[in-house]
Amino acid sequence: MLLFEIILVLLFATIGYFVLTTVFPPLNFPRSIPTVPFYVSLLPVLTSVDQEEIYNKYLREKLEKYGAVKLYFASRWNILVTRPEYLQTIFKNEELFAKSGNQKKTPYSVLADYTGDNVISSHGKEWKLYRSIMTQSIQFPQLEPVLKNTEKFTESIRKEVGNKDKALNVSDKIQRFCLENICECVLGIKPDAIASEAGELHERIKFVKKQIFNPIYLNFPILDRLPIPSRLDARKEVHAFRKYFCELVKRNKNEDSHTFAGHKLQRAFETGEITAKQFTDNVIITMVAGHENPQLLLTSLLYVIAKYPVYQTKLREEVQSLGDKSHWSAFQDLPILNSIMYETLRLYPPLGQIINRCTTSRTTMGDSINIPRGTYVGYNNFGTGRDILVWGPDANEFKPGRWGITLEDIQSNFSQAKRTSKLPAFHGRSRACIGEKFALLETKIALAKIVDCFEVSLDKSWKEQLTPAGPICPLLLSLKFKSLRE
Ligand code: HEM
Repeated sequence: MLLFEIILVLLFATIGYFVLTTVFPPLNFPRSIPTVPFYVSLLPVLTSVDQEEIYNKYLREKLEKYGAVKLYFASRWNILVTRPEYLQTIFKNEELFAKSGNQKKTPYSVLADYTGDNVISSHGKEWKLYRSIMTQSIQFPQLEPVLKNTEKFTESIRKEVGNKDKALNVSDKIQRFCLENICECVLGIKPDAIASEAGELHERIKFVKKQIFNPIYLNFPILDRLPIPSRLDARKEVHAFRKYFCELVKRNKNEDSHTFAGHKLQRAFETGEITAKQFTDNVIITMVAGHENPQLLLTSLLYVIAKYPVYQTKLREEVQSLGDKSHWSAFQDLPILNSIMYETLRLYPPLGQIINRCTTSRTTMGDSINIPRGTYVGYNNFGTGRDILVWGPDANEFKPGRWGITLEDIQSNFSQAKRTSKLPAFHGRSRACIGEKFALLETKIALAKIVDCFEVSLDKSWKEQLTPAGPICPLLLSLKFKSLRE
């Protein structure tokens, strides 16, 4: 009897401890900032509200007042910041706020198995090693395939809508476009291999993505420790897919393959600089970050031009003023195109919330936010972009004109917004995104071609809503395309 009672007490104590540590932040967390109630992390799982509604209702007021909150996410309590000066503190102090991606934060999760230890999530000497191998290929990719793929992309829309004013869910087409770009321009996979694998590659990525961005496991990755049959299947497919994709990279190298990231990573593996797992982790992250983020941005761009026809018309006039024979590089310097891009990045940053820094010692942020060692600290791009203290009372409105009228002003305001962390869509300082230029170029070309060829409007039957959790873009966007050219 006594033994039974002891077991019962231990069981209740364990459950009690689990509930307390889940519902309330640790006692040593800063008292000077508010706590977002624990149940907010359950909302994307239990309701159909989107990220904008959740942000406006539960986070906005606290974040605009304090610039930082305590937030439960990914099976732990974290500190989340939006105030640019706090973001600067994180970005400037890479040693104190050390990168600590899923491979360290939730090593048991399916997501960690998928992306592993890579150039984005690693820290210290591993990060330096990966960067020394990959930076050149990502910052100076081959750009020609983007033009061919843009033609294919607009052609496939034209084929599907014909001259009818037909509604189209554009997610798959945008994903294929961005996937082909990263595979051909950066990883260096031969276009004919991509063409023959396109169907399988796309379907498998879609399956894996669905598992990864499932709000339940994004918010509670701890569940991946349990033998849940659907998660065991997801993990199995993640491993099979990693193998399949790396074989594709190795077997189908482009002729001048030495300039591409795929080849460079393979050579680094063959010379013993990196392990087979590090090779796979970095090939996978290049493909994932390299196509998903531009895909999200392009989706949001198509949404804004459909929602705000005035800007679509202005953009079309600007693009068509270049004439038919203009070189694609001319798109770089179009003021309206650039201001629409930056305004979209401000309101719809593809990576809305990133929590992957862990403090290596006790520190104080601002005047009074005392953060213990070993605390996960992250930032919410979505909040910074919509903060009225940062962007003024019209922060929530889509107003490309706020970036300026001339190209010079627009580019200078963009650089300044990045430098001061008012626009952290591409992170900042030494860990800033190295694919930014490529992503902006491919999305600019695609957007310019789309407005040149079609009049785009929202499908009235589409429910205007953002994704429920994770990356940000309009959910299952459906648009109408009216062909402007025969
Ligand atoms: C609109 C598109 C993109 C956005 C918004 C974006 C955003 C970001 C952000 C926020 C980070 C920091 C991530 C973190 O702290 O965990 C990052 C890092 C990175 N991005 Fe991008 N990205 C985009 C496109 C790309 C593309 C096309 C590539 C090409 C492979 C790429 C490669 C990288 C790499 C390698 C890093 C890590 C840099 C480092 O830590 O040294 N990104 N990106």
